[in-house]
Amino acid sequence: MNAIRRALVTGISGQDGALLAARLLAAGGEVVGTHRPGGDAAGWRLRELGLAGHARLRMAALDPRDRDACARLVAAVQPDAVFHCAGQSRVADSFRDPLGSADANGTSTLNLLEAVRAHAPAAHLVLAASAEIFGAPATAPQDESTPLAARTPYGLSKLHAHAAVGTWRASYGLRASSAILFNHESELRDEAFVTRKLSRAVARIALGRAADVALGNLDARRDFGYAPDYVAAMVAMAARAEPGDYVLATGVAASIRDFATAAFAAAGIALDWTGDGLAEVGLERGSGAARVRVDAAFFRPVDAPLLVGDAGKARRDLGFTPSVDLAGLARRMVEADLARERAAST
Ligand SMILES: C[C@H]1O[C@H](OP(=O)(O)OP(=O)(O)OC[C@H]2O[C@@H](n3cnc4c(=O)[nH]c(N)nc43)[C@H](O)[C@@H]2O)[C@@H](O)[C@@H](O)C1=O
Repeated sequence: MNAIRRALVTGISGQDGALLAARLLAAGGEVVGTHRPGGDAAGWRLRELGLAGHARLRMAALDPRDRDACARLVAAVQPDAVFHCAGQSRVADSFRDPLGSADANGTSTLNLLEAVRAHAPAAHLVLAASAEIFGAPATAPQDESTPLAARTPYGLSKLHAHAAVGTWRASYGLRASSAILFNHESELRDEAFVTRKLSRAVARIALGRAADVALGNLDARRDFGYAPDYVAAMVAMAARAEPGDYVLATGVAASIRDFATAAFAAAGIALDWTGDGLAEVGLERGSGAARVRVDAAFFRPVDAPLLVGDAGKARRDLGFTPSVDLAGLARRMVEADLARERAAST
């Protein structure tokens, strides 16, 4: 294991980028974090983590789709690890702009691999890849040997990036690794994703500021882990001399209905799922207190019924251990949103 002295983190204002920065800085390293040109450099996550203005954190504007800009930045920073988290992370949005996802996730990875190859060839690049590269897999749980068969434009863009990492490793001997991340959530998750959408809605409902929440497919089953565990594993990947690909997942599948139940329970609201079809979500029917509505606008043309990972390799090589279960995850997220909501009203 090598200590990471200077890391380049693309997408520092996102959930994973901010959590990576926190971990790397706490270990005594330097971090150069990239943000979108013209965007809020620090961002609310770095502020919530108390990292804005940190002495060992530098910010740099970067559009990773710009090949020359990637080369210039890697040459200037001379990192010993590159964590590539920037990109388009919303599966739902990728159906509306497939080429945008391809550029943001695929092209950007090629640009960074080339920048590292030319200007920092000893650096270890770790890609934030995704379980969406498996598409709608025929077998469960999925591991590093599961066939790659992306079915969404987002999944395809991450498959391109993931395959590029393996290609640069094989073709050029680059230390490049892919973290095949299953859904990983935290208090810092974007509200576009279902867990945070729910935790915020539950907080607002519990405080009487909203009546209900509209969701899409409640039957999809996903493997929801706690994001800080996943970034810790990514740091462990970068610290290893040997590059490789790792599934990061809890191994436990939960439906969106399960997560909703846990999130409402965290605020002391018991959901009563009865009936079938759309009426099924008329919770507490008769009491006039339906909390969850199904809205066709939130369904996707393709939505894998079940994604659940086997992180055995990460457990063995990296000591990866998921630390938070579904109820604990929902509780942390709802408590954070209750605190934010209360603070907003004062
Ligand atoms: C591994 C993967 O993980 C994440 O992508 P995601 O799985 O699409 O995450 P999500 O929270 O948007 O959807 C999870 C499930 O929840 C269903 N769902 C129901 N109702 C709503 C709803 O109202 N909103 C949303 N967003 N989803 C809904 C939706 O149909 C899907 O089945 C990203 O980190 C991504 O970057 C990544 O790589």
